[in-house]
Amino acid sequence: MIEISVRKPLYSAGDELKLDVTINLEPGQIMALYGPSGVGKTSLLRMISGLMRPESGRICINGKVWFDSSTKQNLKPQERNAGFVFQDFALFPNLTVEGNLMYGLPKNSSRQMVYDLLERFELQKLKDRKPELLSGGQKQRVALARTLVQQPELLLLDEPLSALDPSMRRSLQDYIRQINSEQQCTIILVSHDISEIFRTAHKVLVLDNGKADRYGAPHDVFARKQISGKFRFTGEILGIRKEDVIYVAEVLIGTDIIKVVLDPSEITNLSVGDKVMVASKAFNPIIQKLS
Ligand SMILES: Nc1ncnc2c1ncn2[C@@H]1O[C@H](COP(=O)(O)OP(=O)(O)OP(=O)(O)O)[C@@H](O)[C@H]1O
Repeated sequence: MIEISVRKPLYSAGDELKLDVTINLEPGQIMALYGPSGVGKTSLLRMISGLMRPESGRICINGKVWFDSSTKQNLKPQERNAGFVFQDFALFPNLTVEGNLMYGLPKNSSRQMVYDLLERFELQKLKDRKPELLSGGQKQRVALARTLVQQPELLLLDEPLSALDPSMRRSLQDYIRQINSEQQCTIILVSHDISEIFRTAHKVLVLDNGKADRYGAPHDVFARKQISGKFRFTGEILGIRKEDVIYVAEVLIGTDIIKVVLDPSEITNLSVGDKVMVASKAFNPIIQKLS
């Protein structure tokens, strides 16, 4: 189990901000951290990785205690089997792209993994470049690949795909899911993108002012189960599923996911990723594909 319970007062621009979070996560799951700017998401990752010391609490990863304020245990970052992708990438400036990846390779591991990741992240042509000659999105891919090379048991990703274009973003979202199922590593990722959370995460923790506001499967946390009144919005289809005898589309509208019951005849015309308009007509939602 991944058992994290930490407390620490943080500096804040406004009211007092006291981070006080407890997470119990099955190993091998992907959990997203979601919430407005400044609520403590990065600080929480830094505490788990050992870069920031909690005032009190306990961090126990798969039976090994990384931090325990009551027994004064506090493993150094390099003693924690965690990989961390920072918001500012933190690449080694004097090493090439390939050098950055090779640096993270555990002793006695095959270099083939580095070559596979260079290919998967479309970095082969950039492998001899130094970080200063890379774009933000390219640096972000190198940072993520370098962390995956380390094959950590816990992967901490701070908005790992924010600088990427939509198609690369989607491809790497799939890859994060694939790595997670192949390596069975647990992943905690910060994301502001609900569709990304929906596609990648098993669980989501919504942080608000340092505390857990909501926790559960993305579908349960974000879905608005009741719709009433007149409305007309555009959105994106995240999923279509059969529930008993009816079909239900899950549509992302702004930051909300709503459910719309579909007529079987509408399904053939709709697929995941379609931009749609959702409207109420005498309180019955109808859905239309946008060209
Ligand atoms: N070492 C520290 N000690 C105390 N407070 C800190 C420390 N480092 C950062 N803070 C404060 O913690 C607060 C939360 O910052 P944090 O970066 O964790 O938020 P966040 O939710 O990740 O925001 P964003 O989404 O903008 O990245 C900020 O007000 C920041 O000033």
